[in-house]
Amino acid sequence: MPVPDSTSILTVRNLNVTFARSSLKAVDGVSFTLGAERLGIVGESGSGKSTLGRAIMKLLPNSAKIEAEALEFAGTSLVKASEKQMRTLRGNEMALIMQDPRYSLNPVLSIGKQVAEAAKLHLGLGKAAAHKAAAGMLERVRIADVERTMRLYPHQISGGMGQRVMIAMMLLAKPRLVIADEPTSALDVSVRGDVLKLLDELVTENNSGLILISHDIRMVAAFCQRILVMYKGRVVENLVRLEDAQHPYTRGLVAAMPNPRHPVRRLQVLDRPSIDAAEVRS
Ligand SMILES: Nc1ncnc2c1ncn2[C@@H]1O[C@H](COP(=O)(O)OP(=O)(O)OP(=O)(O)O)[C@@H](O)[C@H]1O
Repeated sequence: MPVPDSTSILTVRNLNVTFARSSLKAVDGVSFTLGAERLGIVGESGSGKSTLGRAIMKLLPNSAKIEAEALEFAGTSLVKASEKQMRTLRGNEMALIMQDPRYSLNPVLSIGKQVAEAAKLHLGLGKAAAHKAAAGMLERVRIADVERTMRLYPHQISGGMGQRVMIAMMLLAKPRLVIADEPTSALDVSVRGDVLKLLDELVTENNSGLILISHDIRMVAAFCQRILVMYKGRVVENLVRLEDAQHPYTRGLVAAMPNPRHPVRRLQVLDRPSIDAAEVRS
């Protein structure tokens, strides 16, 4: 496995997110740095994974209050950045891939037009050259029958195809940071591996950092070089290998996920009293 590039793309120090009318912190004192590497963020539903990803992109609703000692992307303080600056960063240097790509794509533009727009914007191409570049990128992400697909609209394509289209646009934009929030969980099992492989090609080719958010700890462990485990808004463990997990919550997550190599009749459920006791001790 390649050694992660330690040059920092993202620095997060003591990040806290609270929502109005909630006394609990959705993200509670999270700190980590990210270089050109694949970092997984795992945790059960409600542990704060998506809120963390969206806080980094500054894509939370106004009811969310973000506070941090540092939230820096390639030398820019995101805490201080204006919405205008954030929009420029999001379109070029930072990208978010969500569970259902059809919400990220423009519903009134055909697939061909959207990818060609990205080619115009990022490669400075004219109309005909942008169309050609778009077709080439869609082929590269292994979309069959490219010319036909280019005429379709987002609601007419499958989730797997939508994620490929998103990745094709990012191959043109070359973002330094990609946050993928459950990018494969809505997809057919047969295409999940292909989409992860394309994501890997995207970040490896551009020397970018990838944050992969998922509740599937085994998938994350197979794909990422490092894993942060979140519980109730906090990072409770920072792991390189799943086998090194010490925290009862992480062990519980592993035991609760089906392992195709060792099928069992009943999966374990989380032992919350011992997890909370470990939290109190830490
Ligand atoms: N817009 C919001 N308004 C109020 N509370 C919110 C909002 N979004 C998230 N939360 C709260 O923040 C906490 C963390 O939620 P978050 O969605 O980040 O968890 P998650 O780990 O991503 O879960 P899932 O895997 O289900 O997406 C939860 O308690 C949730 O109820």
